[in-house]
Formats: sequence, structure tokens, C-alpha cells
Amino acid sequence: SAAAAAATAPKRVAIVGGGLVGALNAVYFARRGCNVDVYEARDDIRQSKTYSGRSINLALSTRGIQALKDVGLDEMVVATGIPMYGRMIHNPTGGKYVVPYGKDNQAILSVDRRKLNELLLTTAEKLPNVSLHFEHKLTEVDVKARNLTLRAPDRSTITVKPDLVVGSDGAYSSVRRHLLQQPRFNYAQTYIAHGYKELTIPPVDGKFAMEANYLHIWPRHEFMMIALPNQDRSFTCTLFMPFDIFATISTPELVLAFFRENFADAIPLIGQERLVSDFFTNPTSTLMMVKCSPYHIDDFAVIIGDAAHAMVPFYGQGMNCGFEDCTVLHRLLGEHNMDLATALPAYSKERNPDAEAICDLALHNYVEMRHHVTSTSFLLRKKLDSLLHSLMPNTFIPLYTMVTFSRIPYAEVIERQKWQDRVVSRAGYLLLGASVLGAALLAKQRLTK
Ligand SMILES: Cc1cc2nc3c(=O)[nH]c(=O)nc-3n(C[C@H](O)[C@H](O)[C@H](O)COP(=O)(O)OP(=O)(O)OC[C@H]3O[C@@H](n4cnc5c(N)ncnc54)[C@H](O)[C@@H]3O)c2cc1C
Ligand SMILES: COc1ccc2c(c1)CN(c1nc(C(=O)N(C)c3cc(Cl)c(F)cc3C(=O)O)c(Cl)s1)C2
Repeated sequence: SAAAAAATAPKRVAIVGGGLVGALNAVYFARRGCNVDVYEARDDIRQSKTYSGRSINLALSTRGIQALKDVGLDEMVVATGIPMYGRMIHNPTGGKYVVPYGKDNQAILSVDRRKLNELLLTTAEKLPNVSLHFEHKLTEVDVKARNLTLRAPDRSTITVKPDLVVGSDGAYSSVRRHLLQQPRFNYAQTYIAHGYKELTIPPVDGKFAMEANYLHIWPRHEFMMIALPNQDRSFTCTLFMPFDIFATISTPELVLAFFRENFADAIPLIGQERLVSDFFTNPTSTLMMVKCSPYHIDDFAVIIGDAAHAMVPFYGQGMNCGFEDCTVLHRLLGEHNMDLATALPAYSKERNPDAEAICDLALHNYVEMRHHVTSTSFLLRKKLDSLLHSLMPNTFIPLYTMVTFSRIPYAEVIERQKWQDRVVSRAGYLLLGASVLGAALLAKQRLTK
């Protein structure tokens, strides 16, 4: 009942981490009538003059859009996003071709990370019961006393006593570090051998230097580069490559030789000087996967987003999954009348298998990409996918379509994919059997004529 919900509803919610997921979650809780305090370690990105310059973009798709729709923000975000209707594959000889995402202009959206974070923070801040506290870094979570210790901007420490703590403090989460100290808390982290570096393709005379509405990919086995379009008509490129190959590219000549060898068509697009300067200015960052369970402690703390499930980016689902965490958490809070003692365990139980499924799918894509994804194999696999989908539209849905263009729970996507693989391989054998039988009968008929 509403009264019961009001009785058990968390009055004060502390959200640790005001990144993409934390900021969205603040909007969800505020709309529920809770008092929300967001504690963010960094300064207010909306005020900081030092614009890092690099506009980082992300692919927003169905799951993330639905989470924004739950709080009435989807139209605003979709309006600023740039639709990508397919992949534009760049092969080693400079040729390129499109592999569409689906029929009738199905698209994913390239959105600016910083602008999205600013929009979510500003939306949260406008709601009456939300306070944002920047340069507040969580240092302690005392589960028994149910309080948090944070370092304030003036380096003093403050202690707060919320009814609920939500850890959305990213892959290196401090809230999670305190969950780790609890009995029966499982944790695993895996760094992959690849790192990534961002580069920029600037506009040419104010226009996009390549086709704007595509996710550009240069698949090259051991490494790859992708490029997503930005509002300012530039592209942000992400070069994924093993650290031990990055280590061999140590001089401007070696950068240019490497790009001539592997990404020749990108050199004039980026520009030789900019390529060399960006390559040595921008960091080579690490990529890791984090799995842990459960996601909660008692009726006091829960973790969401990368804090709960950091994944390698080879499906473009990290933010989409973190946004979907908010959708699931708030559905369960509603179903449990805001009773945290039952809603939080229900959240861990439902969300962990799905989050770990997408972590596995993304890692599998990373392995696949290293061995099988060249420009020709990428095309062939997608052509087979679309052929099977057209033959059996309700039986065969390509894996990337279930992940990116549906809200089928990630764990169910894997089960369905296994089933589809069986059906397809059986259908394949039947087809093979039938054609061999057919050929034999034809041959026999000819012989008896
Ligand atoms: C190269 C790359 C490409 C990607 N591409 C995509 C994509 O195309 N689509 C997609 O959906 N996802 C993508 N992702 C994943 C996406 O970036 C993350 O999943 C998403 O940013 C997670 O959001 P979050 O809010 O959980 O964590 P974060 O964005 O990391 O935010 C955590 C926040 O918590 C703060 N914080 C940390 N510690 C503390 C503390 N102790 N106290 C207070 N505050 C703290 C941090 O300052 C930060 O603001 C990509 C990731 C990478 C690395
Ligand atoms: C900003 O940094 C990044 C980094 C990686 C990604 C994104 C943004 C967005 N990503 C998407 N991946 C898929 C997908 O399903 N697959 C199988 C793909 C996987 C890879 Cl690795 C790829 F290069 C293309 C596709 C593809 O099909 O286009 C989408 Cl659909 S969107 C990966």
C-alpha cells in the first residue's frame, strides 16, 4: 500500500559517484520522492573551464534509451545523438562498404559522454529534493553504524547517515571495496592484453570528413580502430591494440609507418601532424572486466553500473547496461513497496546473471574480433545472419540484434543464441543431407534413363 511504501521508503539516499549511471539514478530516486545526495569525487564538469578537448562519444541503444524514457529524458538525448545506420567497414586496401544494422533504418546513436553527463546532473539538480556535492570523495562505508565518511573539498572529512547507499562509483569503486570485506562476497577482475587510445578526425571545411551516419570500423585481426561521429562534425577514433604492440610504436616515424601499413586511408583524415601529436599526447588506457556478487548488503547498500559489472567495450553496452540497472532496480523497488530488505536481494538475484552474461558476450566479442573479424569475415558473418533472419524471422534473430536492438534479458539472449545455433546447425545438416540425397537421386535417375 502507499502508506506501507511511505513507511519503509528510504528517506535519505546517498548516491556515490555522479557519472552517467549515478546521475541517472539520482533522477529516478528524486522522482520517487526520496531526498537524494550525490557525492562526486571530481569537480563539477559543468563548471570546469579546462575542457579536456577530447570529446568522447558512446553508442546509446535500446536498453539505454528505455531507461532515459522511464524518466522522460529519451527525446532530449535522442535529439542530440547522431544515428548510425550501420557499420562502415574499411578494408586494408582502402575500400569500404556498409553493413546495415537492420531493415528500415534501424540505428544506434552516437552521443557525447560529457554532454549526456551534464544533462543528467542538471536534470537531477533541478528536482527539489536533490543536492549535488562535487569534490566529495567517499573514503569509508561503516555497515554496522550505517554511515559514510567522505573527504570534502577543504580536505576535511564529513560523516553522513543515509537510509540507503547506492554505489555508482565506476570500475574502481570504493563502495564495492567495502562490500568486499563482507562475508560471502564474490569478486573477480580481469585485465585484457589490449589497451586503447583515442584519436580525432577533424571536420574538413566544417563538414564531416567521412560518412556521418555510420560506425566506422577498421578490423585488422590483432587490432582494430573504430570511429563514431560527434555533433561538431569531428569523429572520435578509438584504436584498440595489445599493449606490447603499442610499446613498439615509440617514434613519430614508427607511428606513420604503422598507420601506412594498417590504416592508410585514415592518415589523411586524421592528418599526419595531428596523428603523431595525438598518439603521444593521449593516454593508452587499460581495459578490464569486473564481476562480483551479491550487489547489495542487507537493506543498506547496493552497487550499480561499472561498480557492479565493468565490461570490455566490444559490444558498446557498458553504459546501456548500467542505465538498464536503474530500470530494473526501480521496477523492483516498486514491486517491493520500497522495502529495501526484500528489494535489494531481489535486485542482486535478478541483475547479476544478466550483467555477467553481457560481460561474457563482450569478452567473447573481443576474442572473436582478434581471430575472426577481418573486413571480409565481418561481412560474410553479417550476410549469413541477415539471410537466416529473413528465412526464419521469428526463430533466428542475430546475436547483435538481441543485444543492441532488444530488451531481452542478456542471460536469455545467450540461452536463445545457443538454441538458435543448434537449430541452424541442424537445419544446415538437414539442408546438406537433403542436397546430397537429391543429387544422388538425380544421378540415379540419369543412370537408369
Ligand atoms: C573505450 C570505451 C568505450 C566505451 N564505449 C561504450 C559505448 O559505446 N556504449 C556504452 O554503452 N558504453 C560504453 N563504454 C562503457 C561506459 O563508458 C561505462 O559503462 C559507463 O561510463 C559506466 O558508467 P558509471 O556511471 O557506472 O561509471 P563511471 O562513468 O566510471 O562514473 C563513476 C563516477 O564515480 C566517481 N567516483 C569514483 N570513485 C569515487 C569515490 N570514491 N567517491 C565519489 N565519487 C567517485 C567518478 O569520478 C565518476 O564520476 C565504453 C567504455 C570504454 C572504456
Ligand atoms: C566508443 O567506443 C566504442 C567501442 C566499441 C564499440 C562501440 C563504441 C560500439 N560498439 C558496438 N558494437 C556493436 C556490436 O554488436 N558488435 C558486434 C560490434 C562490435 C565491435 Cl568491437 C565493433 F567494432 C562493431 C560492432 C558492430 O556490430 O557494429 C554494436 Cl551494434 S555497437 C562496439
